[in-house]
Amino acid sequence: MHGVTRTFPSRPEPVHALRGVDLDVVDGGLTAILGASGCGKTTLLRILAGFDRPDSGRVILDGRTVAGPGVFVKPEKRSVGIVAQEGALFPHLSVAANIAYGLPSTPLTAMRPAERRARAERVDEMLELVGLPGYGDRRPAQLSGGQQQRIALARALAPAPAVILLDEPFSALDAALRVDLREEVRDLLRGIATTAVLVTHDQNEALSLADHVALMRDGRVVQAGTPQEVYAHPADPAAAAFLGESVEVPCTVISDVDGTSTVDCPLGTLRVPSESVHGSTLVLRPEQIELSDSGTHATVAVTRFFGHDGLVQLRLDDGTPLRLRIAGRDLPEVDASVCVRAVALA
Ligand SMILES: Nc1ncnc2c1ncn2[C@@H]1O[C@H](COP(=O)(O)OP(=O)(O)OP(=O)(O)O)[C@@H](O)[C@H]1O
Repeated sequence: MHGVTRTFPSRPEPVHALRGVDLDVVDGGLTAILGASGCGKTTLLRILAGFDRPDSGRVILDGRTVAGPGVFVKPEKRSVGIVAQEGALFPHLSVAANIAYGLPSTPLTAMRPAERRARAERVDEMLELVGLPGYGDRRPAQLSGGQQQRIALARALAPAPAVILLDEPFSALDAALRVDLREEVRDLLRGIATTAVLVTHDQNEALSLADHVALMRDGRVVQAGTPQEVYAHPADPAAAAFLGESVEVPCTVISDVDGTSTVDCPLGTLRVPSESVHGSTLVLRPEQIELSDSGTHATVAVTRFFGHDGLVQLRLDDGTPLRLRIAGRDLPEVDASVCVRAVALA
């Protein structure tokens, strides 16, 4: 999509939900739209699906303009499949009928046996794909939350859409199931090379699932790239903080050559990628700071144990606060005197 804007008339002021969004979705890959609540993710997804119209700009799906000046293609003509937050299956229909719902058909009464057979085969194929063969006769209420989401995915994929839109599809599931199901869905979508767009406010979900992440803020895409790129080279300190834990350290830039800056900061003189310097602030990740035998003196202020690892909050002798991650079994005592250094920078 190019230059897409959408403003909602509202009191006391209109809401500029999208302020000129440019977004390229990777063909055959999974693109995550990541952003805080209210940044415009749902509005963007609704415009992609055709449930809403942009005020200006252009939406191109599979090489065809579906919304733009003088053009508006209805949702059912866009070849788009949608999985909502909570499956939104039809409760009165069987699982099989839910999956078959989006398949093109003649009225049921006029359906020929060959068409009936083809539909039933497609339903079975979809049930197989989402790992629920034999579940066709059940009602949605007889399925767990995770199973319902898999059926919703099967229903969205059944007509072989050009693009599948996933609107926070795992948010209603409990933590363990969420992780399992999202891995499953990623593998499944990769397996059939479907172009997919996932809306989420969960950075772990976006970074672990997507081939491409578009970070939105206040109606704009502020950064887009692979998960590795956006995590390692966030566009600004706010992007860094949203994409994971970040540590901001005051710094003075001494030199800046070929994308590498030399900076003076409380951790010493460091060579760092220039993208990690934002004015007089150096943005690091907690895993780029470690306890060491020598280096900058600090005092342990707070520790948090998370099992597999732990978080240590420190205060350097000059008062600068720092955070680092460490194996849970190695957590130091609060008030301990330690040394820290920065690692794995430029
Ligand atoms: N129909 C509407 N009328 C007025 N304002 C709206 C309408 N739909 C959305 N908005 C506003 O537009 C902004 C963007 O909303 P949107 O739902 O796209 O955000 P979001 O990123 O999906 O948020 P969430 O993660 O909470 O769902 C918000 O300020 C919201 O209040």
